[in-house]
Amino acid sequence: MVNMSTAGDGAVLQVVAAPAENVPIRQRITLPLWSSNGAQEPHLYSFDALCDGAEHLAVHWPGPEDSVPLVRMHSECLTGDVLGSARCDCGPQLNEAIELIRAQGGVLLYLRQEGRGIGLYNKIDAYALQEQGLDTVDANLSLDMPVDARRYDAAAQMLHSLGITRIRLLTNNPEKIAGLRECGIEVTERVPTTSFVNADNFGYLRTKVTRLGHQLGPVEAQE
Ligand SMILES: Nc1nc2c(ncn2[C@@H]2O[C@H](COP(=O)(O)OP(=O)(O)OP(=O)(O)O)[C@@H](O)[C@H]2O)c(=O)[nH]1
Ligand SMILES: [Zn+2]
Repeated sequence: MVNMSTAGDGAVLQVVAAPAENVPIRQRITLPLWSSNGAQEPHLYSFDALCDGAEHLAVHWPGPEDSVPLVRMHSECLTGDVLGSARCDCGPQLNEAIELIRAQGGVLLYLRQEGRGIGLYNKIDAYALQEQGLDTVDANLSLDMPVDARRYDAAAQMLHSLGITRIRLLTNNPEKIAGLRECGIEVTERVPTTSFVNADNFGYLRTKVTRLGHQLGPVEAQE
């Protein structure tokens, strides 16, 4: 969106982020989970024509009418989410998010942004460079990739489509909050995720704090 405003005697062009609009919901199904144990089963949503063209998913556990829904925007990490890799904290963060959202009501947005948006094979290339001593930031830069290629406008579209514009966000990454707010989502509270530290991901988590501005609790080396 481009706004024209005048300052002094000249016209000033101001580029502001457009509030994300809703898109059509393509399908809504109920998803029984192995871990549900008789608890409420969530609804799984797909969407038509999200602005970044990706096939993101929303998983919704309805909560009390008067509560602000808890939302997790989880960036895809096949190695962590599926294989249980200990090089990062994604797997336990995803499990924690599902438990909390199921208990409190809210939405898991599973965003297809593997490798902070550079893709799976590029992430594995970056891992190989990290085995040679580069940190997660310099590894991306050595591959001529952006440090973080993610955007959150499609996530905002999904929330708008579900009629949810006021949320509590489960994250340690301030950029996610800023990205949603630019697209018209009111984030009333940041809910921190647990710091899942181990011997293999210690350096990665420390770099997230020192170079990427993430707000983790103390990252202590683990034996
Ligand atoms: N390029 C790259 N991506 C990585 C690396 N390790 C994890 N990822 C990806 O990073 C994404 C998760 O980002 P993180 O920086 O761990 O956390 P975040 O999502 O920004 O923040 P939180 O909401 O606090 O979890 C996932 O898409 C992972 O696949 C790495 O070394 N290099
Ligand atoms: Zn991961």
